[in-house]
Amino acid sequence: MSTTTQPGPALQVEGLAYAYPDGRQVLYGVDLTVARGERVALLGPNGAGKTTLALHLNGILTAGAGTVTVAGMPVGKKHLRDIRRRVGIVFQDPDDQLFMATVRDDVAFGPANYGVRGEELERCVVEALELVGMLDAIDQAPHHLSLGQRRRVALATVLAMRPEVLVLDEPSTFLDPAARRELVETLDGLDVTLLMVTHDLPYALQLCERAVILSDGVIAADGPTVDVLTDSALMARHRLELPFGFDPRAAMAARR
Ligand SMILES: Nc1ncnc2c1ncn2[C@@H]1O[C@H](COP(=O)(O)OP(=O)(O)OP(=O)(O)O)[C@@H](O)[C@H]1O
Repeated sequence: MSTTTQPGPALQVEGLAYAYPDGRQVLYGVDLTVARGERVALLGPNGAGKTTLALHLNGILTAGAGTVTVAGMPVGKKHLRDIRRRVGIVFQDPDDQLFMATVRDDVAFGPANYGVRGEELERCVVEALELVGMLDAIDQAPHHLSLGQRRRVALATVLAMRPEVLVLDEPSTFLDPAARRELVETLDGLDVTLLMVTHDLPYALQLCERAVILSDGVIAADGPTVDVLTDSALMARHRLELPFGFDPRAAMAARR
């Protein structure tokens, strides 16, 4: 699956506008650059266009206007296969990602599609399931797992591709406290660029040094996560609320 690394930032979005086929305009000119290895939280109220933006990053949706570039390659037909290998998206609903009879087959599907076979394929599957703590479920049917377990397997299907950019849509939802902590440890151990769509602001602070607010289809703020979360006027303007009693600066200090 190896490909040569291209120059340029991991992700570059310039003037991205998009309307769904029913005419609903959702993105109005988004500019966003993410450097290699950066971890960025994408915040914003319901309906702001966060998922819509994420779906442009590996060509599931095609820009109405503007450009999206991954590792120097424009997202479009010409580079789609390479881009889909490099950018892994984990959807909000794991059932959008799991459709095979066993966990093994689901996790093997992506790498097999890129020509990985035999022992190397088994190694990819085992490593990815180990990373998410689901190796014991390798022979189970995905639909027999709990929602939180299916989310972990869905992440494994993407990790098995060894992506350079990982896009996670609401990764902490439905995870129990131990699984939330383990996901942080897993992501900490990966050499990836991370874009995480989330409403879980403490989790965003824990994982991402930078936060971007998308509101009404435009970028409304972009800066260190701790600064964004402590700007109460900015937060209120974009319907973002910290859990009662949560102090981002104290949480940061406690981690040091
Ligand atoms: N297939 C579609 N056709 C038409 N409109 C859509 C479609 N998918 C999403 N939308 C609309 O696009 C807007 C943005 O949706 P999107 O899911 O990108 O927002 P979001 O910021 O991710 O929201 P949330 O925080 O609720 O997940 C919403 O108003 C939604 O109704």
